[in-house]
Amino acid sequence: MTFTDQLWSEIEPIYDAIMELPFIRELTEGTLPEEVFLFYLKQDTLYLADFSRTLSLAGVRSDRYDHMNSFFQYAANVAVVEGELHQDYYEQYGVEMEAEKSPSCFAYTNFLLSTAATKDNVVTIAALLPCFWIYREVGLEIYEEASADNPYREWIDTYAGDEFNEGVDRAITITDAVAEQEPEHRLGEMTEAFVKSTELEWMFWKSAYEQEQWPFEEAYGFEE
Ligand SMILES: Cc1ncc(CO)c(N)n1
Repeated sequence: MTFTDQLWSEIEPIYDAIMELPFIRELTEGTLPEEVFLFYLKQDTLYLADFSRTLSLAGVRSDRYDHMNSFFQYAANVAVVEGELHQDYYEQYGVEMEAEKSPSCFAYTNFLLSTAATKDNVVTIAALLPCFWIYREVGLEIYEEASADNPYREWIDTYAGDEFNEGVDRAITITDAVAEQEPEHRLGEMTEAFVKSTELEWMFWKSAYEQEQWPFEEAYGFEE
């Protein structure tokens, strides 16, 4: 059993909970309200900028050229490929991308960036892995079930596609390679980071479905 097999077995209950979320069910059925999808998309645009920054930091701190190369490629791809996917949707719906991070988006991006700022690089690599791996598994399961005319086809095809899939395989290989050099206590830290990011993936979808807001307006009548 590889280290990453072990990581996946740790998060299976969380993964199952993700697949049960109304956001995922309705995305699969194509019944997810457009407004909810757009809320998600805007939060995801904000998320991807910091995801890309964290990937760059993991590249800077890698001590193998092939790992550096992969992380820099990911960082660039996230900014370009997924950025285009989002742009297509904004054009299709005729909306502008303007939003501030929701509390859950804020928690997730700050977790990634603070991990990169203060922890060993292998811990950052483990924190980044669910961002790839969860999306592939979710993408593939949705792809199996979704109909051809699902309005979110482009999104589904991106994450169930070969290019994304190859990137995920590489991220898994890198994680196993770096884990091999690490002592037991660091593997524990890596596992903790992997689980935390997976929980934050769950929260991200849940919070999008609920169109989560900061609680200040109800607390003291603050108007945006
Ligand atoms: C929140 C989140 N995690 C992972 C991905 C995959 O890149 C994404 N687009 N958004």
